[in-house]
Amino acid sequence: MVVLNPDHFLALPRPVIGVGPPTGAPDTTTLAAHDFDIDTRTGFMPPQPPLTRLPPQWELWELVLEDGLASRLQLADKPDLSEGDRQRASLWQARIRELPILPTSQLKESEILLRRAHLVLAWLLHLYIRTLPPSLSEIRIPPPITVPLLQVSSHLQLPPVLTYSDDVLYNWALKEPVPLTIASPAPALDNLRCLTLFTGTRDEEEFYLSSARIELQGVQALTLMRGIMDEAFVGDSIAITRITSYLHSLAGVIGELTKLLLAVREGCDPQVFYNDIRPWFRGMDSDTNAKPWVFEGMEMDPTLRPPTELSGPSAGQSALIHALDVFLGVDRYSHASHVTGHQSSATKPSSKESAASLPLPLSTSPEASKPSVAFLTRMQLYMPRHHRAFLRHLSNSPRPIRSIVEKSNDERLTEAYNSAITALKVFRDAHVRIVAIYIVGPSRRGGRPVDEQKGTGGTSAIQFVKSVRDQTRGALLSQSQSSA
Ligand code: HEM
Repeated sequence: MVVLNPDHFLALPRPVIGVGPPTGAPDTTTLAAHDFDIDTRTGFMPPQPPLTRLPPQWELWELVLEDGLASRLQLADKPDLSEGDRQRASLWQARIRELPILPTSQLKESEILLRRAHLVLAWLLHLYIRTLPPSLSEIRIPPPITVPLLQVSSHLQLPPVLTYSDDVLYNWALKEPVPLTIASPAPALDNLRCLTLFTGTRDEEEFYLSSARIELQGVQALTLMRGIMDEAFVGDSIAITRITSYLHSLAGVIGELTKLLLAVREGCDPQVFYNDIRPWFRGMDSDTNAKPWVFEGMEMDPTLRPPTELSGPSAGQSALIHALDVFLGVDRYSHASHVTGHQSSATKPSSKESAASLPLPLSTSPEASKPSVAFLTRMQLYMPRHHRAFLRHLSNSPRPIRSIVEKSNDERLTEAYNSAITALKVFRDAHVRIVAIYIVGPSRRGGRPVDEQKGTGGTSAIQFVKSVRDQTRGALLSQSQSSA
């Protein structure tokens, strides 16, 4: 592949915050702040390990989170909950309600502080909600969480719930720290650990890390996409030969992602995942009992609006997998508005929604309005806004690869394109198996009080992932199409 000269400023990794660029190199920090927040070594993951603790002004949040996690709070609907578990939860909830409402204005000076604040507050929110007695008819979120969480979320343009960025992208540290320099390589896939876990189990950690490893490995896919776009710009016969080769390489990289996905089985037990880990993630939409969440104290800040986008975290919020879809032109199938996972929504795609064109928060009562918007389009609202902007940029490419292939009349190029689509379809075959192993199987075996085959956002999990897989297969081009 033709690569940029290593001295080219675009080829340089982002300068380490606080260290700055090496002598003579331009400072691209400002560019980075306005670009897509994607690093040449770590992709959508930040190049340096995320902040582990907020400064002292917000220490009370950190302490109450630390105590909640250390005291091993249990899910309130756990079948064998003891009286001691109930008392611990109730004492901890009282501490949350008694917290002062900490100001957030200084957090807004730094994206890194805001990210950590979102993580801490969203984790507190889920811990609080999921330890409340199941008999309550509605869930009331107290002002010490409501006010700062809504303020921070509004600033980050994220929903005020736990997202994939909170439990994967910004929830890691190095097991064996290495000195940070401008030239630090990406973290080794086996040198990661998590910062925050609901259960403290290896199963939970491995669940998040399997996604983190996919993100890091996926950098190779992003590099190939960039190479393909550069060649598409040139567009001559040599460029077409190179694109053909890069597409085959892309298929190989997606194959590696599939292996990493399946490797989740080595460290995460399906029964533990289903019974002990997954219920913590439930947002309002995926709540089987569909209890309303009431955010108390909103009147204290007139700029706040009632949040309505309240699904829990999902790897469906991974910008990497969306980028593959968008780049290959699969998204017109997988993001079609009928692919919602809702049984009642089997209508034909009617519009070309994109997350960018949707307001945040959306008006989305769980059952009524969501089915009209593709689940994956909606999940883009849960991504860091720079990543969302990247997907928008990618989808506006003046030379989409699918059109190039369709118009090329080139059999080898079509075959290479199809190999990448097939690899993505195989990734999704594996993902369907994972959902069967981790959700359908344990649900059938019982254990939790209610049937929970619903996914994030209230989708029927297995039905949804199968339909996305089938849509991916539908993106394959026939030879006749390529020569049409
Ligand atoms: C034990 C492991 C996993 C389970 C049980 C699981 C489960 C699910 C479920 C139930 C959905 C449906 C939507 C939702 O409810 O969120 C989903 C969607 C999705 N998951 Fe996973 N997942 C797992 C691991 C992963 C990993 C490691 C990735 C890769 C980063 C991934 C990528 C996706 C994507 C991209 C979607 C959206 C549908 C699609 O594009 O195919 N999942 N997953």
